[in-house]
Amino acid sequence: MTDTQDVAISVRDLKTFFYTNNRCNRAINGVSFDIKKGKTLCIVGESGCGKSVTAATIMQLLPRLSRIEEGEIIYHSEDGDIPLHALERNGRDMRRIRGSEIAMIFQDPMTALNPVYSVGFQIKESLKYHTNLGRKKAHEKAVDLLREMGISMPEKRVNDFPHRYSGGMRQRAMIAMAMSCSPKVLIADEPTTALDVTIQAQIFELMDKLKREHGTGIMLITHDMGVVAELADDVAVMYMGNIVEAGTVDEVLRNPAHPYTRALLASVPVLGKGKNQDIQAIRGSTPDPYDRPKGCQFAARCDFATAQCEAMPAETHITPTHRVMCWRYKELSGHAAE
Ligand SMILES: Nc1ncnc2c1ncn2[C@@H]1O[C@H](COP(=O)(O)OP(=O)(O)OP(=O)(O)O)[C@@H](O)[C@H]1O
Repeated sequence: MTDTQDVAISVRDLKTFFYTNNRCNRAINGVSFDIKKGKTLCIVGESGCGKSVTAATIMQLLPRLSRIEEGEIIYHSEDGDIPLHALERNGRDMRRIRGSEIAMIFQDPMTALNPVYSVGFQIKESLKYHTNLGRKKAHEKAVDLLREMGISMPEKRVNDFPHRYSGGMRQRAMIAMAMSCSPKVLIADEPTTALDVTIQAQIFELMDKLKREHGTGIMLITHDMGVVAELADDVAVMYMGNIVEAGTVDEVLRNPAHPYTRALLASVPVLGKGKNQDIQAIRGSTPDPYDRPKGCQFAARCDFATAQCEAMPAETHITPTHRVMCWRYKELSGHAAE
C-alpha cells in the first residue's frame, strides 16, 4: 500500500457487526483501505453494502447494537498515530478529533444543522469549541467560510436560520461548518443525492477545491459510478461488507476485474463514455444480511459463478494498487496477477 506519510487514515481488516434478536449481521466483514492526503477515495456499491457503516465506524458514530469486532483504524495525525478504533465513542479524544480533525457531511444537511440557531451561530460555536478564536474573529471567519462556499451576501446570510436557506445552500453551509476547523479528513456520505445536477456540480467543485488547496483527504460515499468517474482518485467497490475490488480510478473504471464492478458500470451511464451506452440493471438482489450465503456473496447474481465460488475468494493483487476478490477474474478479464 501507500507510504504512510501520504496517508491520513489507514483502515485494516475492519469488522463491524450488528446484533439484533440474537442474530448477527457482519455489516463490515474485514475491509482495508487508505484515505490519502489530498486525494479522494470513493466508496461505491449498492444500498446496504456497508458504505455508511464504514463511515460511522471511522467517526465512532455507530448506532446501538453494533460494535467494532476486529481491526484497526489509524489516524496519522501531525502529532503521531492515533488508533481511532480504541478510543471511547464519546470520550474527550474522539470528540476533539471529530469536527476539528475529521469532519463529516451527510445527505441531509439538517442532520448537522440545528434549526433553532442561525447558520453563523453554529459555525461560530464549532470554531469556539475547536479553535481559540475570539468572538469577533470567529464571526469574520464564519462570513469568510460562507463566501468561500459560494454563498452570496455572506455578511447578511450568516445571521439567517437554516430554513431560510435553499437545499443547495444548506449543503454548502454544512460543508462550511465541516471545514471551519480545516479538518485533515472529510468524510462525505452521499452529500448531493437530494440535490439537482447543477448544485451537485457546484458542491463537487467545492470538495475538489478543498482537496487541492487544503490537502484534505476525502472519503466520498456514493452509489453513482458517474460521480466516481468525475471525482475519484482511488475507488473501493463494496459488496455485502467486503471490498471486492479496489484500485486507482483508472484501474477500476478502465480495467474492472470483478464481475460486480462490471455489472455496476453496465448499470449506469458513465460520463465521458458517450450517449449510446448499453445500460443493464444488475439481476437479482442482495442476500439477507442475517442469513448470508457461504463463499462469494455475489455468486447468486453472477453470470460467471462456478462451484469454486462456494468458498470465499482470496484477495489478489493485480498491481500493487489494484486488488480483487474473485476466483475467476483472470480468465474473465484477461488480467494477470502479480
Ligand atoms: N441502525 C442499524 N440497525 C441495524 N442494521 C443496520 C443499521 N444501519 C445499517 N445496518 C445494516 O448494516 C448493513 C450495511 O448498511 P449501510 O447503511 O452501511 O449500507 P449502505 O451501503 O450505506 O447503503 P445505503 O446506500 O442505502 O445508505 C446493512 O445490512 C444494514 O441493514
